[in-house]
Order: sequence, then C-alpha cells, then structure tokens
Amino acid sequence: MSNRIGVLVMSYGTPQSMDDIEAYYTHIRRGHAPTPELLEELRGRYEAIVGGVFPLRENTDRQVATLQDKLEQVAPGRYVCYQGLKHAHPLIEEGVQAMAADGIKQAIGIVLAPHYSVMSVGSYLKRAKEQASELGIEFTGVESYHLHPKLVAALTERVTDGLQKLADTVRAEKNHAEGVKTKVLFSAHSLPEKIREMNDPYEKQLLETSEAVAQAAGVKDWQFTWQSAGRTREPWLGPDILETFRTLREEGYEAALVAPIGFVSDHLEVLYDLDIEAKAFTAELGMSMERIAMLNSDPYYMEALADSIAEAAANLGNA
Ligand SMILES: CC1=C(CCC(=O)O)c2cc3nc(cc4[nH]c(cc5[nH]c(cc1n2)c(C)c5CCC(=O)O)c(CCC(=O)O)c4C)C(CCC(=O)O)=C3C
Ligand SMILES: [Fe+2]
Repeated sequence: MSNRIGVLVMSYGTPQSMDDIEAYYTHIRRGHAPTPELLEELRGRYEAIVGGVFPLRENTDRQVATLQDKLEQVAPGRYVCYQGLKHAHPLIEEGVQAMAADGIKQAIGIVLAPHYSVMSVGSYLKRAKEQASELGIEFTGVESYHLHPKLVAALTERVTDGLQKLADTVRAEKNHAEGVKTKVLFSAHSLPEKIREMNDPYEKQLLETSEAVAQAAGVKDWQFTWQSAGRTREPWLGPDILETFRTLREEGYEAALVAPIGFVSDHLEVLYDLDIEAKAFTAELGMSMERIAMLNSDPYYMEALADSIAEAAANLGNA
C-alpha cells in the first residue's frame, strides 16, 4: 500500500530497433500487418533519422525523468511517475499494472501532447482508465493543457528564436533579408476528416495555441496547416503543409518558419516529415525554411505538466 499518487505519463511510443518496425506498425494498424511497400516506406523514413537509439524513446525517457524531478521539487514524496506508451512497451496498460504492483491506489494520467482529440489523447485516457478501474486504482486524466501560460511562453520563446535563425538563413541563401515575405506556419498531425462530425475540440485547441503564441511573439503573418496525414483511403484534414508551401510560393512568400505545436518531441514527423521532406520541397520551390526547436524537456514545459498534474490531483478523493 502506498499513499503516493501515481502519474502515468503517456506518449505515442516508437520502435525498439529497426527489426521491431513491423511489429510496431502492426500495432498502430490494430493488428493488421502493413504491406511490404508500406513497411519499406516507414523503414526508410526511420533509417534517415535514427543513429542508434530511436529519438522519441530517448526524449520520452528524459521527459518522464525530468518531470519526476520537477514534481519532487514542488511536492516532495507525493508523486511517482510511470511511463505508458500507446504503441510500444511499456504499453499504457503495463504502466498501470506497474503502479498496481507498487501498491498505488490513486493515479493521474497525462499525455505528452497538449491538444485533445478523441482519436489521440481521448484514446490514451480511455485505455488507462479501463486498466486502472480493473485494478482498483482511482484514476483521473488531464485532457489538455494547450493554453497553459508556461506552454505558451515556451513556444513563444522558440518562435522568436526561430525567426532569428530564419533571418540568418534567408541572408545566407538570398544575400538579402529586407522585404522578404515571411510566413509563420503552425502545424499539427492531421486526423481523418470524420473528427469534424464528432464535434472534436482538436482543431479549435490547435488554433487557440497558434493564436496565443502568435500574439505573444508579435507575429502578424501566420497561418495553421496540417502535416503527416496517414496513408489510408479516407479523407484527412487539409491543407497539407506541402500544398500550403506551394500556395505560399504562388502568393510571393520566400520564407517560412514552421512551428509544429501539436508535437512536443524530436521524432519522425519532425525530423523526417519537416526537416527532410518539407525542407527538400521548399528548397525546390526556392523558399527558405526553418522550424522551431522542439520542447523536449524544456523547463517551462515540465512546469506546465507539473501544474496540470497538481490541478488534476484535486479531483482525487482524500486517501
Ligand atoms: C494525432 C496524432 C499524433 C499527435 C498526438 C500524439 O502524440 O499522440 C501522432 C503522433 C505520432 N505518430 C507517430 C508515428 C506514426 N503514426 C502513424 C499513424 C497515425 N497517426 C495518427 C495520429 C497521430 N499521431 C493516426 C490517426 C494514424 C493512422 C493510424 C491510426 O489510426 O492510428 C504511423 C503509421 C504510418 C504513417 O501513417 O506514417 C506512424 C509510424 C509518432 C512516433 C514517431 C516516431 O517514432 O519517431 C508520433 C509521436
Ligand atoms: Fe501518428
């Protein structure tokens, strides 16, 4: 029996190794193995970004450890963090089982993704809640923290730094920086269009974060766009970022700063889809492009998580 509160820190999960990619992809596809073409395509993208440990694994491990330290500072001995991944080990259910084995009776779930969608955060929380209830653990979840002032501050700092970096790149690539039409593009993972019929808050929350960060950074010329749509036949939310770059070029834009606010870590969608794929695409269009640094274990981000956890703790009964 433990009177500490368990904190289940949830993230998407990434393969353990190159040989594990097929099992990982099969899990994402709810048990349906990918075709050889799809598998090769995904393997190629990982090969381009992985130099040993898969970056998302390293980043998630460090985020969980840093959050534990932060919680220890603000409330010594009160919280103990566990990791739970959507598509890799330790799975969400395994994280909850680890809590039960340690005698944890009350738990809070939080996802390393600031915006709520029933298809993303909603499904993480549902799995955690079900396992907790089976094991007799009282559970409450943090649904979103997309307007937390410290999250907004951390992103604002990165947009400001990113614009500086972009200006340097523009100067190097075009020999001038004056009068170069520049757009700030906020982006997030696309989802199937059907979320619109579900009244899902995902789009609205993403726009709210974009608006808050643009305002705090003093950015007037910005827009939101989707990225990394799935390879399925159903329609996904658009426009896709590559299409957006093409439109911007037609409108006379020569430079763009990408701010992937729907993600918090360096991983495939950032290191491949933006840094390799989008970068090559913009180069071909003759546009300069940079992206903001990801939050990873940023101290402000860790504080935003710790605050959200402390707030959620108020929903738990007195143990
Ligand atoms: C909303 C959302 C987030 C952000 C919120 C959150 O973080 O939860 C996110 C993050 C991530 N998605 C990731 C990886 C993948 N997602 C895929 C496929 C899919 N993603 C979806 C949604 C999301 N995904 C959906 C609806 C699918 C279709 C299949 C399904 O209905 O589930 C596929 C299959 C191939 C492909 O389509 O590319 C892969 C490999 C990685 C890990 C990267 C790494 O390992 O470095 C991360 C952080
Ligand atoms: Fe995904």
